[in-house]
Amino acid sequence: MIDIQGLTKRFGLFTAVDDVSFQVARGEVLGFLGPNGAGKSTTMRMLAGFMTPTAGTARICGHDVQTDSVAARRCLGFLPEGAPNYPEMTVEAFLRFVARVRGYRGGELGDRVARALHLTTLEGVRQQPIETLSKGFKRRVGLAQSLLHDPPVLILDEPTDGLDPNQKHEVRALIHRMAPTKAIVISTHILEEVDAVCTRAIIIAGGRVVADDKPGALEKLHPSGRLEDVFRQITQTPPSSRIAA
Ligand SMILES: Nc1ncnc2c1ncn2[C@@H]1O[C@H](COP(=O)(O)OP(=O)(O)OP(=O)(O)O)[C@@H](O)[C@H]1O
Repeated sequence: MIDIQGLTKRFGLFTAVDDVSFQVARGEVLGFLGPNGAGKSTTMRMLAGFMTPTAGTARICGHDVQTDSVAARRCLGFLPEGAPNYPEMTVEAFLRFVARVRGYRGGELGDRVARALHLTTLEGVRQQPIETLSKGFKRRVGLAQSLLHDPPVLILDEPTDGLDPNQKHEVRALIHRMAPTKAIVISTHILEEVDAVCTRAIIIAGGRVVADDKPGALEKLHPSGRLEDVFRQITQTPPSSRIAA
């Protein structure tokens, strides 16, 4: 469902993402971990077709995100970092706008918006302008737009960032429910989230993949059996300099 080969992004002499390759199958929830600046968001943006890679390819359901971008985006729901655009729109107006862009009309458009509002528990704020919402609610509006078309592939950049413990629990439960029929990638700094929802985890450091395995197998890489210790051990020694000579 997701196939990345040799994905690389350079900003001038700086290599943000360095020859990253991996595949994600239906039913997998891949946790994408790494320290600040490791290259997670840049990889996800390239995977979602929002940023052009310097080298390498990304395919969603067999469609190249650069050369067959419309078909790839049809199969993809993407939650970028931060709050949704169009802050002056109400939650419902924003979701109706996204649904129209996705090609829905009439009753089906209304049904799609109602379902997304329900899945993300946003019915109570549907008439509120997005800019007046708290951080956690804005995050859920972003999540709602990514789910509107019930895509087979979800790329979620820190989906639980800013959510209170109850909402974190609900979003994790939602991801868990959707998992069997989709391929899902989530980036997170919350390592307990990996055990809670991920079937597999990739650790990226210095723009490179430094570990890729099931959470239980990764935990065995440190005598303590704690993912936090594995993460620190692996990511505190970056593989190489990211600045070209
Ligand atoms: N447009 C850009 N121009 C120059 N450098 C950039 C640009 N976008 C990202 N970078 C750099 O690329 C590196 C990777 O950034 P990225 O946002 O992908 O990291 P991240 O792993 O998502 O970090 P965080 O966990 O802090 O969100 C960082 O050093 C960042 O400053």
